[in-house]
Amino acid sequence: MIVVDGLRVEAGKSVILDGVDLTVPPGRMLALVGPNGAGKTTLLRTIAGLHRPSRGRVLLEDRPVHSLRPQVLARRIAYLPQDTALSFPFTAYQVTLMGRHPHMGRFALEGAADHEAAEQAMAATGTTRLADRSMATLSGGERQLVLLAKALAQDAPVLLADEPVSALDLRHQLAVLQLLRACADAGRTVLVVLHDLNLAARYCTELALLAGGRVLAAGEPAHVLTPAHLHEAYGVRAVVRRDDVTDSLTVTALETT
Ligand SMILES: Nc1ncnc2c1ncn2[C@@H]1O[C@H](COP(=O)(O)OP(=O)(O)OP(=O)(O)O)[C@@H](O)[C@H]1O
Repeated sequence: MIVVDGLRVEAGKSVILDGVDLTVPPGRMLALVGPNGAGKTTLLRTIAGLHRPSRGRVLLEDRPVHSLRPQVLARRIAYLPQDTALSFPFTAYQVTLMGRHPHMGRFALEGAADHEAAEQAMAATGTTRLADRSMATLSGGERQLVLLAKALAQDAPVLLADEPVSALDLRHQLAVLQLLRACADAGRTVLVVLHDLNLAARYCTELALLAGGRVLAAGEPAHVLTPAHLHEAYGVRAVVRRDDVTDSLTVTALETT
């Protein structure tokens, strides 16, 4: 269970998040949506313990994340960052196996269970064929999938993913969201930043719409994705309909306002 309580995050003189409250129980998949610069990445990084709030707190099973030792935190929270452009001098398999480090002793080598977890994570993300390739030679989408494999191999009860489908083709977008949804259905807590509101409405149990560092609306897709909220958050005129085939909400943005 993740509880965000009265969170305020500042960087220099700027207030990036203010008064943010959010509760995500196990078994839920919540999408953080909102315009560029709304504070989605900052919120995810703060939940991951990477930013210190100036006010409020983030609780993980009733304990402030900032009070947890890094290795303990890494066993509880897997964080998949947005920026995958870094070139690692490692193979895809080595990077995936790094997801196991929080489970290993300080000077221990990876054991059979760690290799098995890494292999399973690569199979789940369809990256087994890339195992021996250097990360530096992979396409943006392939890198994104390998970093997801690393996060899955970490086998943490909380999974935070920042725009995990931004570089992916249609099939891989669905595959990754199905995989994240399966993680939630299996009891993990999943928070995912998505720009595609239609995918967010289809795969997530709830949404939180951020704008200007605050939560404008949170809850079921039907509560959050209203023309009025979309106008206020994005400055667009939009229509929201239910899709005949998927039975989920779809947003069509018509024009900027
Ligand atoms: N270290 C920093 N110093 C000053 N401003 C910052 C810092 N980090 C982030 N910001 C600002 O905070 C705001 C929120 O940034 P953040 O990356 O969280 O937004 P986002 O919602 O994830 O955006 P995007 O959809 O474009 O990825 C932005 O205006 C950004 O410029």
